[in-house]
Amino acid sequence: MSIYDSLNEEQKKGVFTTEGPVLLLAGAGSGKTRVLTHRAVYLIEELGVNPYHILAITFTNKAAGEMRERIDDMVGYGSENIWVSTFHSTCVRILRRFIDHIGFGTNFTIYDTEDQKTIMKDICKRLEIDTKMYKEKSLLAAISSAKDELISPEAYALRAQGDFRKMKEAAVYREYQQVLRKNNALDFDDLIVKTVELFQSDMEVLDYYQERFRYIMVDEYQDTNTAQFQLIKLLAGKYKNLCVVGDDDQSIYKFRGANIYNILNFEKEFPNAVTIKLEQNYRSTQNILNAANGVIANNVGRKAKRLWTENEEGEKIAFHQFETGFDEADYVAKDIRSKVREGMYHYGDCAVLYRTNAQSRLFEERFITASIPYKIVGGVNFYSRREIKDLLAYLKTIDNAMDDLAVRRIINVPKRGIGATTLSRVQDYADENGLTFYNALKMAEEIGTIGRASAKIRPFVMLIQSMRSKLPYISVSELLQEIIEETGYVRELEAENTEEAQQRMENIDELISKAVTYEESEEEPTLSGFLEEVALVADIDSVDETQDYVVLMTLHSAKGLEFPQVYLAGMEDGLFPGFGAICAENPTAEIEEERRLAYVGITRAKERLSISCARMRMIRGETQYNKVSRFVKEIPRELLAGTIQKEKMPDIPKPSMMAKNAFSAKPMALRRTGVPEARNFGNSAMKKPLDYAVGDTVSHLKFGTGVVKQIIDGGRDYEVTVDFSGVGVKKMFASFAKLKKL
Ligand SMILES: Nc1ncnc2c1ncn2[C@@H]1O[C@H](COP(=O)(O)OP(=O)(O)OP(=O)(O)O)[C@@H](O)[C@H]1O
Ligand SMILES: [Mg+2]
Repeated sequence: MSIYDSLNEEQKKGVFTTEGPVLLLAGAGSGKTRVLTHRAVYLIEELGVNPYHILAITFTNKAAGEMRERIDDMVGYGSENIWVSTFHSTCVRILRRFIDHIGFGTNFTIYDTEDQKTIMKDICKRLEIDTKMYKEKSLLAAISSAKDELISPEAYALRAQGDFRKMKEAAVYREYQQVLRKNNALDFDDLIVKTVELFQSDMEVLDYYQERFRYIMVDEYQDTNTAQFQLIKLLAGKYKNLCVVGDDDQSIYKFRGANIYNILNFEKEFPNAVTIKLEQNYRSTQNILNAANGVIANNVGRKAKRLWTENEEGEKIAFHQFETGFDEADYVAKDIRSKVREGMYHYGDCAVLYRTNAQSRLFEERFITASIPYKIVGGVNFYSRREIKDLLAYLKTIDNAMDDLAVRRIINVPKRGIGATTLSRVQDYADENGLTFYNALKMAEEIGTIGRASAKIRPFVMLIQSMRSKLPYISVSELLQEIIEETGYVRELEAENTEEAQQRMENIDELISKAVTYEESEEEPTLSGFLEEVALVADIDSVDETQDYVVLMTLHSAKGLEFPQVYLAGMEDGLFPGFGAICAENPTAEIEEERRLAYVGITRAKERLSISCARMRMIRGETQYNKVSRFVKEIPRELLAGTIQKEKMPDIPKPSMMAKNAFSAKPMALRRTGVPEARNFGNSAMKKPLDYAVGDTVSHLKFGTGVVKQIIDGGRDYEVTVDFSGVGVKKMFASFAKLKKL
């Protein structure tokens, strides 16, 4: 029996139609990737094609790794000569060899986001751009979108005629490209753009690669952008042996310029393309598949298609609504533990999927305490994320400043213009005098070798000292707020206005939630106590290196992967779909994109799917009452085990409970100072009178407008309950919520 016998007729067609363009459009789990891997094997083993002539492109490094593995398992010899890689690494390889044909050196540097920002700051200064009106990050975002569409600076300028803002952007774009060229550098988007440029301007190089890559395959085709499409078109221009596979229902990267018209364009560019549709799903049980079908059917703008499977019906989809996100994480941990114990699954068979990166925190903490090995795929562990490390370094420095590394980490965050030479001289001084780095900083004026640079150090020391003096009066979460305010940390991220910055802000909000939870659970919360508690879970490097681990990741990173047991967590309106989509200018399009993401999530599960949500979720220290996600309600009821309860207004705690109530942030323990009056002083010092009352209409930055339902004097702060028109009832601290009376 050959490996091809296991394919169905349509899949065979995809594998055996090796010559000419092929478009394979099909739903999740129907074997698209399997067609690509078998096709590669067929070309080599049956048609005798040299692996050297095959190029397979996919979306993420993980997907590329899995594809390579699947091919290696089937091909005896030479499979390493196939290029299996992402768009970007394909382009890097090509450019390293030939970019000198378009005026760059082949030893070019690839700029990351930080480098880009530095360059952009310079340019704005030089061109005297008002960076309040034209934020560096949004300028970079505009340039990036232009590059996705292959729009050159000149073309950008032409299109900008009359639009003042766009004309400015065009000027910046031109300058930016010149600086990059001068530095012999490319940014991430340039990797694609320059390869296209190289191919368009140098027929010989193009011909070389067209001859080389006689067989080209592209997975996850629905998420390619215009520039990537051009690249493929050029490469496949001669032999036209191009096979693209994708699923329009899984297009989830519109925000990165993915262009769904590439599917339509394909048939236009390659009019004689063979189109193949697959309808049988081999991955999931009937119940899981029907759930996915039920959800995606609610997208109006889609080609109707319905997947079916011969797999067994399987278990119903477990649905649980918990009181809190903590309970949810606890359940997932226990469920995994018992399944592993019973021998039903290995850890590696289980995946926890969520909408936003910040959600990993609760699971990580729970898994660490339960000794469940886990790995975050396509991301970094919560406590290793840059913004979290920065803020923790501030907290440590304020707490005792004994940790030189922490102090050095934040001395120039935000930029204070303190140079490396100055820092090393401060270090020398510290070493000579047996001081900590921070104590040396405090004495900067006395360090002769650093001269005027001491003036730049002073504000930093003042900041830390002033925060320290507030310690007796404010809670850890308030301290975090102050740090963020004083350093402008979040303001900078807001100004960036990018997906990445958005995620960083969400992570910071999650750290604030962590602090509030800590304050709620401790009798005597202290900053040192908080840092100790964090250290227990933050020290993830010590987790054993093991092959068998639970995978945690965002839904976006889960594309193309599959697991026997999947936990879809945080299925709440407001989180998934997020407020961003619900309150968007054009909610239909955004909700449809979120729904495709839900479809991706559900279809990752092979045998068991567990969906969960929390009634109350703390976000940025505020407790939100969330409804069950509309996507859960779109799953036919008979497929769910567990009931979706009718929504009810949250119980609002009575004022008498407030003294003990979890919501009142406690001031830091007085142990540190021993000043008994401090608590009272602290109370009145922090709380500002409110300029709104019950019944007033107020606005919130994220939730929009709503009516104030209740205000409770929680001692140190007011706790305000607001019914927002878009997102429902939320309870929040007045000092955090920054509500504006309308
Ligand atoms: N003809 C078949 N016989 C048996 N198993 C199959 C067959 N086709 C596909 N499968 C299995 O079904 C699962 C899904 O296949 P694959 O990952 O290729 O689907 P896909 O269409 O690429 O899914 P996605 O849209 O999620 O990327 C895999 O485990 C694969 O091995
Ligand atoms: Mg696939």
